[in-house]
Parts: sequence; C-alpha cells; structure tokens
Amino acid sequence: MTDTPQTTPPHIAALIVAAGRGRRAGGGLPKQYRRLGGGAVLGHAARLFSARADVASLVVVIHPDDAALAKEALPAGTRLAMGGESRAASVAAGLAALPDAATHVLIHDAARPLTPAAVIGGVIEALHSGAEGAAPALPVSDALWRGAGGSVTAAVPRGGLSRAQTPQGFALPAIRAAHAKAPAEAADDVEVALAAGIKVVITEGHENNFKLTYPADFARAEGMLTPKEERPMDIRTGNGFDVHRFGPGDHVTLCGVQIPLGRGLQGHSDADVAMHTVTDAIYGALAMGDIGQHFPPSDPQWRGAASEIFLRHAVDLARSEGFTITHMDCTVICEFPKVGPHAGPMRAEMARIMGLDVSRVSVKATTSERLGFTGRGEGIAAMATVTLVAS
Ligand SMILES: Nc1ccn([C@@H]2O[C@H](COP(=O)(O)OP(=O)(O)OP(=O)(O)O)[C@@H](O)[C@H]2O)c(=O)n1
Ligand SMILES: C[C@](O)(CO)[C@H](O)COP(=O)(O)O
Repeated sequence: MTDTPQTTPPHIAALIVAAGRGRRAGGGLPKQYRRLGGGAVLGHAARLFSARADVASLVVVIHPDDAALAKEALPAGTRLAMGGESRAASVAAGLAALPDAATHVLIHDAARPLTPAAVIGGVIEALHSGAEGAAPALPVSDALWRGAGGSVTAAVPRGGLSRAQTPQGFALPAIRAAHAKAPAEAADDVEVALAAGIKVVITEGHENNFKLTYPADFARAEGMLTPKEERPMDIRTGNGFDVHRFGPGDHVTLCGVQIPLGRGLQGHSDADVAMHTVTDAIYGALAMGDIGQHFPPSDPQWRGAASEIFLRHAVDLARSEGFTITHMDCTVICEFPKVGPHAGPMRAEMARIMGLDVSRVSVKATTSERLGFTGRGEGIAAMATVTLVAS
C-alpha cells in the first residue's frame, strides 16, 4: 500500500469591502446601499459569490454606521466585519474575520455589482492552477496624458498598462502577511501583494465590471440590468418661474444673449432671468431642488457668475440621472426690451448649452398689458417648461 500525501481541499472565501462612504457618487445613501434593478447594490455584489458552488464562504465588511442598511441589503446570517478608515484597513478587518477553513480569498469591491461570472471564474481558475495572486484587468484603449492647469504636459506611453478590476484573488496566508505590513494608502490588494513580493497573474476583465464611482455610473448600471423594452416609460415635465428687478445698467442678458437697454437686471449672478427659469424647470422635472439650493445666493463665488454654469449643472444632472432633455419652452414677460428680434439667437444659445437641436427649443415673449410689476416696467419675469425622457 502506498502513502498518498494529505492535501487540504481549497476553500475559496469571498470578501466584499463595503465600508466606504461613496463621496464621489453622492446621492444621499452610501452607494453600496442605493437601489439598482430592484435591489441594493451590495445585495447584487453578495449574490455574485453566494450563488457560486466554487465559493465556500462570504464575509462583508461594512461601516459601523451602516448596520441597519446592511441587514436590509444582505441575507440573514451573512458574516459581517467592521471596516476602517481606508480600503486597505477594511480589507485587513475582513481577512481577520474569514472562517478558519479558508485557504484562498477573493477580495471584491461592493461597488462592482455587475461582475460577469466568467471574470470571477477566471480568477478562481488561476488560483486553482497554483497562482499565489490573480486579478482581472483590461487593456488601456485610450491614449494617456499627463496634465497640469488644464493643459496636456506630456503623453504617457500606455504599453503594458492595465485597468485594474476586482475580485482580486490570493492564497490566504500570503495576502494576510502582506496586509500586516501594507501601506495604508494602497489603492488595491494587488498593490499590497506586490509590495510583499507576491506574483499576481492578470486574468481577463470585462467592461461590465466597472466600479460605481460617479453619479452617471448608476444610470449605466440600471440600463444594463433592465432591458430598454422592460423599463417603465418615465417622462417628466418641470416648470420654472423667476423674476428679476430692473436697476442701473446698459443691457439685459436673456437666454445668454446681451440685449442693449437703458437699464440692467439686478441679481447676484448675471441675472439672466430666462436661463434661471429653464434651469429651475430641469431641477423641477428631476425633483431635485432649485437653483438657490444648488447655487446659494449667499455664496460669494456666484457673484456676477454667467448663468450658463447653472444651466450646464442642471443639464449634466439630468444626464447623470439617466434622462434626455427632449424639449424646452420659455416665455419672457416684459414691456421692454422687445424680445422677438432676439429670439433666434436666444434659441440657438440655449440649444448649444443644452445639447439640443434648435427645433426643440422655444423662446417667446409677451407683455402683461401694462398690468402688474412687469406692466409698470419694474422688472422681467420668465416661465418655462422642460420635458425629460428616461434614456
Ligand atoms: N474605508 C473604506 C473605503 C472603501 N471601501 C470600499 O472599497 C470599495 C472601492 O472603493 P471606492 O469606490 O473608492 O469607494 P468609496 O471609498 O466608498 O468612494 P469615495 O472615494 O467616492 O468616497 C468600495 O466598495 C468601498 O465601499 C471600504 O470598504 N472601506
Ligand atoms: C480596488 C480598485 O477598485 C481596483 O481598480 C480601485 O483601486 C479602487 O480605487 P479608488 O481610488 O478607491 O476608487
């Protein structure tokens, strides 16, 4: 009878780090608890691993303030650990909480909820083949530049560069030892591993394995989870109304166009009452506040500011929330100046800023028959309606 060597069957554990604050994503809740395709982001990320037969256990690292949110997002009984100030500290806490039987670990960002199964499979396969470390990545497809002060200062050769993704997989004793002496500022676990001399094999990444980092990433992820034909039709309208009083000056600015006049409009910014109105209509359609909330008049940085800044912010916000602006209609109410002769350039300017065809931009004007404050020539009022369609 021959002796066969005793080998421990591999136990691959998944460790999901979910203790960040998601500051770049904004949106109220930390991003891993925001809803996506009918469930919390963290729930999707956990299912990537709990649904696999080749992953034996799961630990989720959360922020101590998020216990209630985590309870709602994760199945009862999910093993939790409390995270730290940095991602590396959170990983270290998770490594300490893995079951004793674990031989390997897949360390994954909660913020990557759409990782294709094949990407995880590729990392596991590399570990099974004996790699001490393995991580998915994609080649860099755009040219790379270094820049300063808004200008390019150098082209950066991209040969051999990769865009790192997760899960990053390791033999457990090796990565535990590496984390024990890891630099706190390490961006990921491959950096920690390399610092400790661990060789990391690059496996195949996927474009769908992107990290939810900025607001627009949520609309992209939502679009991927729900086929267009199954998405409920979401058409919004928003209205805006604004008034500015006349004061000293030699022109007024309406829809970004300067119109000569023996007086100006008073206001904290450039007092473009028509553009403010359209901006407010967009915020209204999104149910996301108003111009004063996003650009408080008490903030000195907006003194004399071009209102294009405000309109661009609202347009970008609509886009990042997954909406296309399809139409806007603005009515200017005043006895003077005569708006009609300027309506063409005003439409063109609004179309340019909003990224719309001019045929979807309407600017018109009316007097108030000499009635009320506009009739007495005390100021200009404007109202607007915009239409947004979920894209
Ligand atoms: N102290 C930290 C910081 C980050 N993470 C986790 O690491 C992953 C990737 O980090 P990132 O996208 O930078 O998330 P946040 O730190 O939350 O984002 P931001 O930097 O925008 O605040 C996320 O799943 C995040 O929850 C963590 O567990 N503990
Ligand atoms: C871990 C990571 O997702 C790999 O790409 C990335 O390093 C996290 O970086 P961030 O600066 O915390 O967004």
